[in-house]
Amino acid sequence: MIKTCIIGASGYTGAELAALVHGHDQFELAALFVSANSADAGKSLGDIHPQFFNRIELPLQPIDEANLCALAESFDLIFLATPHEASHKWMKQLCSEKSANKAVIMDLSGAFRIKDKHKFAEYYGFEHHADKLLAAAVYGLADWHQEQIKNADLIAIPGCYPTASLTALKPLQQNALIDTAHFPIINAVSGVTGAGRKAALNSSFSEVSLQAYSVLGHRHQPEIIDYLGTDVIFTPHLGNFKRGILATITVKTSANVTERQITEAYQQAYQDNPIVRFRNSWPKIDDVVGTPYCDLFWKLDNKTGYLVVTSAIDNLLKGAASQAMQCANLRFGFETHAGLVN
Ligand SMILES: NC(=O)C1=CN([C@@H]2O[C@H](COP(=O)(O)OP(=O)(O)OC[C@H]3O[C@@H](n4cnc5c(N)ncnc54)[C@H](OP(=O)(O)O)[C@@H]3O)[C@@H](O)[C@H]2O)C=CC1
Ligand SMILES: CC(=O)N[C@@H](CCC(=O)OP(=O)(O)O)C(=O)O
Repeated sequence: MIKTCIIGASGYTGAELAALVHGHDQFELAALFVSANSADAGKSLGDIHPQFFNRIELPLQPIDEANLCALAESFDLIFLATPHEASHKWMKQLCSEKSANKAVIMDLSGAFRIKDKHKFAEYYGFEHHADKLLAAAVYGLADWHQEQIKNADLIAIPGCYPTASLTALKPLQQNALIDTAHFPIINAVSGVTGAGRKAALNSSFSEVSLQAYSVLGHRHQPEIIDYLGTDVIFTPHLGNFKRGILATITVKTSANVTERQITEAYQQAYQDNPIVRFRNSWPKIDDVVGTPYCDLFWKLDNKTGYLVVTSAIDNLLKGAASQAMQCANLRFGFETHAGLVN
């Protein structure tokens, strides 16, 4: 059994991870942690997230920030479901070269995704101080970077919007089907859990109404561009529902691209992949919420050469926890979808 712990386990993605690890027959859910001064320290996961009441009764332990090296030596696998700043601050100790048997780290935050330190500071609002680890981190886009993930000790799990967007766009980019003179336009709507569990005015019940935000400045735009290899315009929206992301993407295709070429590009990318589903109608968020799937559907306008692709995921699962589990499966030699789909 792979001895596993979760740091940030009281949060939305941490709790989803706890459920996935608990239900996996190759991973042992050995400990759950929150920050040193957390108001939730000492409670059980079921107290905070009652859907786990009487199912996962492990206590939420306050992390010992001074002794993270020892923590990394006690586990085979550590999931960090923590804010970017906390992951960034703790990573050097967790990955210390002094540690003998180091845990593999899966970081759900954005702290180790963008390789360019200047771009990182511009979009995250703080300087990156872990050059070596930033260079070594592998981007955990599980359906694409399988070989790198299998050999990595630090895996940066992609953001939720990049997961939905890259899953839809990469097969087109890889097959030179995008007319890059026209940037793909990504309009995506997320449920409110995307903003995390902490109370904030702009994500409170009476305030949320469908609205664009961080227009032309969201940190996921450079993340998508870096891992797609072409520019995009990305506009996120907050919707008044709990979970799920629907990304509607408009792409100008290269000259004379046919419907058949597009279908073949998607089939070649995902034909043996049970996580990415080709739909025969436009997916709804409700179709994927609570599942690890990414649902795709597309239509080409032969007159103009514009293609519209829709990609739907659960932001907490395929956009975070279940993609992290796919990476853990790959890293420890199991089928990528083990414990996720039968
Ligand atoms: N929500 C989503 O859809 C997605 C989130 N992510 C990323 O995953 C990470 C976790 O997200 P999510 O579960 O939504 O976040 P939550 O806000 O719901 O949970 C954050 C967790 O981190 C703990 N924590 C530890 N250290 C700190 C700290 N210094 N400040 C605040 N909290 C801390 C919190 O508990 P406590 O403060 O009590 O210790 C809590 O358990 C984030 O980096 C997020 O950007 C990625 C993809 C999708
Ligand atoms: C609705 C909402 O607020 N969503 C979050 C994205 C969540 C995510 O993917 O997280 P990372 O921060 O790990 O990239 C946002 O726009 O900041």
